[in-house]
Parts: sequence; structure tokens; C-alpha cells
Amino acid sequence: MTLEQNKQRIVVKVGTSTLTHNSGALDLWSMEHLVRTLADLQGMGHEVILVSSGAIAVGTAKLGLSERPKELRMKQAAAAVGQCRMMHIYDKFFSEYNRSMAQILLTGDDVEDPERAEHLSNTFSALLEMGVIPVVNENDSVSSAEIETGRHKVLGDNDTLSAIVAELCRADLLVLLSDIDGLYDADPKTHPEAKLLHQVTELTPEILEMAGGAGSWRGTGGMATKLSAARIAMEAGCDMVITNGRRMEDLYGIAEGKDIGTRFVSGKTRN
Ligand SMILES: Nc1ncnc2c1ncn2[C@@H]1O[C@H](COP(=O)(O)OP(=O)(O)O)[C@@H](O)[C@H]1O
Ligand SMILES: N[C@@H](CCC(=O)OP(=O)(O)O)C(=O)O
Repeated sequence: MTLEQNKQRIVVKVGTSTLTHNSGALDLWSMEHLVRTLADLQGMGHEVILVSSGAIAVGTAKLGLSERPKELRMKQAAAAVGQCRMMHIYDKFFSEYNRSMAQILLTGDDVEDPERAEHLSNTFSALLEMGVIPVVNENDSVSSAEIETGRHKVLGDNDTLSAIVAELCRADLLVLLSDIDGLYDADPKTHPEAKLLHQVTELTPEILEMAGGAGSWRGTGGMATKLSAARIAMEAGCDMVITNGRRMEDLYGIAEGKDIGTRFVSGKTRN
């Protein structure tokens, strides 16, 4: 396959547990490696979109709060503070690699409404055309679906959000960077003997039953929301891979189709 043929539009979603330390403070090593790898993938000819979580945890730490706020308005305020801090650091790191980035904050209404969705899709196209890397998060300060209930309604969580973005942008590949190597046949935190699944071609009831909740106070949704994302991506003809954000360099192999993490194979790739 030539490089031109292999040029892909890749959406990478990174979870709070990869971007922050247990204290909630930013994991600068992780962010720096993420940015460097994305800049490199772009340099290789791929188009890259980043969906980044972390705003609430980072805001909570920056405000010096002893725990993640329970009151909705306080969580939304923490998100506003954290989002700003994260964009500052992302922009600084992307600038070091001579890349431009843009912030896109979305709510469920933005993708549900056809006119807004079209504007959004046009904005993504224009940014990618100019070589800018869009960095997306849910607009937590105005949208309460996920942070209030912990479940997704319209968008709800960034796993689902990233799949919706992948669909909207007609991406070839969605990669979810998590704190775990992929989907296991049970949650390894409670079942140490659990085995990693390398490939999923169909979301059967057995697969859906394997998914448990979040692994730490910073994560949201756990595997359940990742499987919802897989459904959206697969139906849109986009492969999705869950892999460990501790090994950013795996992104190169994943882009080449190597067997890393758990790959949810879309009909488009299978046929
Ligand atoms: N079947 C499963 N396979 C792998 N991880 C699982 C499974 N069920 C639940 N989990 C949990 O999902 C967590 C990852 O999701 P989450 O905590 O939301 O992190 P992230 O910030 O990466 O989205 C893992 O740490 C793990 O404890
Ligand atoms: N939008 C929220 C994160 C929501 C979310 O899905 O978090 P995660 O499970 O860490 O990807 C934030 O920026 O804090």
C-alpha cells in the first residue's frame, strides 16, 4: 500500500485517566507524548482530530478542591476552569511541533440539529484542509446530560462524542486511549484472570455484558460507553480501537492496521 493510499482521517479520544494523575493534576508527560505522536501522524499524511476529556478533573485540581464537586453548577464551573488550562497546555505543546490547533466545544443539540451539524461538519473540513488539529470536548459548562447523570442521553460522554465526531467527519479510524489495554472478557480490576479480546466484529449480547463501569474516580462510563461508541462507529463504517494511553507510540501501529488493543471492525473494512 502506498503512503497516499494509506492516508487516513483519524479521530483519537483520550480519557481523563490518561491525561491526569490520581490527584487530578495534568499528566504533562502523557500530554506531551500525545501531542508529539499526533503531530507526527499528521506529518506522515494523516488527518487528525483529538477528542480530549479532563476538564472537570483538571479544574477540580486547579481550584484546590479536595474532591470532584457533587453540585452540578460547581462541576460546570470546574470544567470551565479546567478546559481553559488544558487548551493552554495543548496549544503550547502543539506550537512546539509547529502545529496549529483549534478548540471545538459541543453539546447534544449541536449534532442533533441538521443545520448546526452541517456547519460543524464544514468547520471540521475547513480546519483539516488548513492542516489545523481540532481538539474537541463536550461543552460541559452549558450541557448537563453526562456530568449530572453519569449516563449519556444525547451525547453524554466523550466516548460517544468521539464516535459522533468520527461519523460526522467520515473518519476512517477512531482510537480510544484509555487506562487499560482494550476490552477484556470481564473487568480486570475485579477479575484478574480476565482475557483481552483482540478483535470484535459484532456487538453481541455476550460482548455487551462484558462491559463494566469506570476504573477510577476520574473516569466516566468505563467500557459501557466505549461499546456504545463502537456501535456508532461500526455503523458509520469506521473501525474503532481501544488501547492503552500509556503507550502513545502504539498509535503508529494502529494506523497501519496492526493487532494492538481491541479492534472493532466495521462492515466497510470486513467486506
Ligand atoms: N470488560 C472490561 N474490559 C476492560 N476494562 C473494563 C471492563 N469493564 C470495566 N472496565 C473498566 O473500564 C475502565 C476504563 O474506562 P474509564 O474509567 O471510563 O476510563 P477513561 O478515562 O479511559 O475513559 C478500566 O480501567 C476498567 O476498570
Ligand atoms: N467532558 C468531561 C469528560 C467526560 C468523559 O467522558 O470523561 P472520560 O471518561 O475521562 O473520557 C471533561 O472534560 O471533564
